[in-house]
Amino acid sequence: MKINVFKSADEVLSGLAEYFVETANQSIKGKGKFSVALSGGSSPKKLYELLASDAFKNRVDWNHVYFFFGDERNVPHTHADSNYLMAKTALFAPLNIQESHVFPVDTALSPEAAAEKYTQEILAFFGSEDLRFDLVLLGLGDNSHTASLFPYTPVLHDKTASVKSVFLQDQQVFRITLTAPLINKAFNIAYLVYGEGKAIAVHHIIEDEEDIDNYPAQLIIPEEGGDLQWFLDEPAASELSHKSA
Ligand SMILES: O=C1O[C@H](COP(=O)(O)O)[C@@H](O)[C@H](O)[C@H]1O
Repeated sequence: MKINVFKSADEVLSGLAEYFVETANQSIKGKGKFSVALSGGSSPKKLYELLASDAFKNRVDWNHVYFFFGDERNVPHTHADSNYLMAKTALFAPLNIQESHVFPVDTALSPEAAAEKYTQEILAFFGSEDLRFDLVLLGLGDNSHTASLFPYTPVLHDKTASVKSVFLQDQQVFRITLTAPLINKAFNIAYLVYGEGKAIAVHHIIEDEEDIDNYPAQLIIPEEGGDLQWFLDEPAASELSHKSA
């Protein structure tokens, strides 16, 4: 695991954009394509805008990039909470990404059916290749969730590399998420976390004893040969006793 700490949120975003470009170009050079599972929520929007900006847009051959989602809210693709809509607005539309390279979760179905369909789509995409995304981008909630792996939900104990629906009792909503075993197969996993509000969660995940039900992001441990990197700003790293690992 590598922990990259930057002075400001802008510097974290640039650091992760550089890492994205490097990882994408390595994959494209090696096997002609790059598969990435995007994170949702509020933090990554600025990253996607940066990747689509003049500073970065010509540094990757986007014709070889395939986009998936690490998690999705159970809402239509036109809904303000949709992770797909956020990525479409910030990244796919500005870069003119071809529709066949974007794999949204089919939220028109029931959450269970959407999760099963997404599992099948991912399996079909990888075919006979290893079921390993080249990059999974993750965020961290202040309650220590990542993707939609929320505290005390049954999906935390799912051992299959697949996609599952999750019911959040407190919000009375469903979400759809990659399971931890599927995320952990990725060649590269990168967390983007900035802001003081995340500092305690960052400390729990990186430095506390294992307590998966309370701190689900502790489940993210790449399989052999995988790389895990954290991209933090100083406020998010402020509760860490060791700033690098
Ligand atoms: O709900 C979600 O939360 C996490 C963190 O999101 P943020 O809004 O605090 O940046 C995110 O990683 C996940 O994909 C998202 O659906």
